[in-house]
Amino acid sequence: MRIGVIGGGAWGTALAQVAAHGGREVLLWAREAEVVASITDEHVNRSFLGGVALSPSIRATGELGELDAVDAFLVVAPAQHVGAVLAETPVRGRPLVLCAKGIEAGSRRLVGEVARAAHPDAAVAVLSGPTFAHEVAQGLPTAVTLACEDAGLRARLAERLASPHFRPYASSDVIGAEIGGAVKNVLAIGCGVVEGAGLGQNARAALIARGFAEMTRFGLARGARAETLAGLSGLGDLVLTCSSTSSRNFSLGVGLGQGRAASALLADRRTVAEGAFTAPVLAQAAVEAGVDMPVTEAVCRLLDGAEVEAVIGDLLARPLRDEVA
Ligand SMILES: NC(=O)C1=CN([C@@H]2O[C@H](COP(=O)(O)OP(=O)(O)OC[C@H]3O[C@@H](n4cnc5c(N)ncnc54)[C@H](O)[C@@H]3O)[C@@H](O)[C@H]2O)C=CC1
Ligand SMILES: O=C(CO)COP(=O)(O)O
Repeated sequence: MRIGVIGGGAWGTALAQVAAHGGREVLLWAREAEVVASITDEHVNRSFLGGVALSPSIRATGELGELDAVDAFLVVAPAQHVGAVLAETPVRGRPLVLCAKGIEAGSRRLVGEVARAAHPDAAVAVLSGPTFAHEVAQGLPTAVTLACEDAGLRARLAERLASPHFRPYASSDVIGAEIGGAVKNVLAIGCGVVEGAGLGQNARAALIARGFAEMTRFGLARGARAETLAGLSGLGDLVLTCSSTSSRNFSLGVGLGQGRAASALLADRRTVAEGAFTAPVLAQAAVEAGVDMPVTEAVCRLLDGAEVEAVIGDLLARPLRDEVA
């Protein structure tokens, strides 16, 4: 199975490295000419994944049309751009493995819905889990959820992507895998705020647990399975992203917790913090689904510039309730 990777950011590059395991050829499309040049000439991606020597069997291109030669696509553009990029890709019914984590602003569609609308004849799979790109690219041990409704296809994809360091666990719960990855980015911003404002480890653990309750309520309302939300792509990724400044979402939250404005923090970076785009859309989707998501609402207020002390105070002053509702 020849793999094409759509997106030359940190995660697309790391996944190209995974797919190139054993010297297999991989074609990676990158939007930036300097990324194409750096991978082609030096086998590195200086712009988004510096310091990692890439397999020479990864070939880079700036032309989406060249992807016509592959058998399956790993779709690794940021969630807000997946629709536009897929509209230009010659998919022609070949499988789309979605690796972005987010919800499209405006339409409030999960990435799977975006992909199905663009290419109704292509099978859709979701690859998601606790996966910092720089660790994966260095070959450190990693496990992911690989969700696809077609059992034969998910087995073929899992076999094609597995390596001694990269272990996909198969699942049929596509929506569950998507929701875990999208929601955890928002919660990671909240955990970063806790860190940045010096609110302590107890508060961070409480936010992870209550955030997971929110993820579960929202996921179940949208048809996800509880086991998926408690697995690699849900709780696993939530714990990773809420614990480390390697996370762009957590780091954004640290800055907010230190009193800096979201607009200034986002203007400073070239890399994507998906939670900043997903938070307001998720809050709206939660209202539509009749699901209470107070941590997500708090993150939205913080992104909009509210004072940390006021937002945390309001969260703690909510009426007392049962832990399991
Ligand atoms: N970096 C990581 O460790 C992981 C990232 N992801 C997800 O992968 C997705 C991609 O993230 P990264 O590779 O980390 O990106 P990145 O932050 O390393 O790089 C930004 C990417 O956005 C692309 N981009 C910017 N404007 C664009 C536009 N108008 N159209 C198309 N592409 C555009 C750039 O070409 C670049 O590929 C995100 O949804 C992220 O949540 C998932 C797992 C791990
Ligand atoms: O999704 C990720 C790890 O699984 C990467 O998290 P950030 O996007 O917050 O860096």
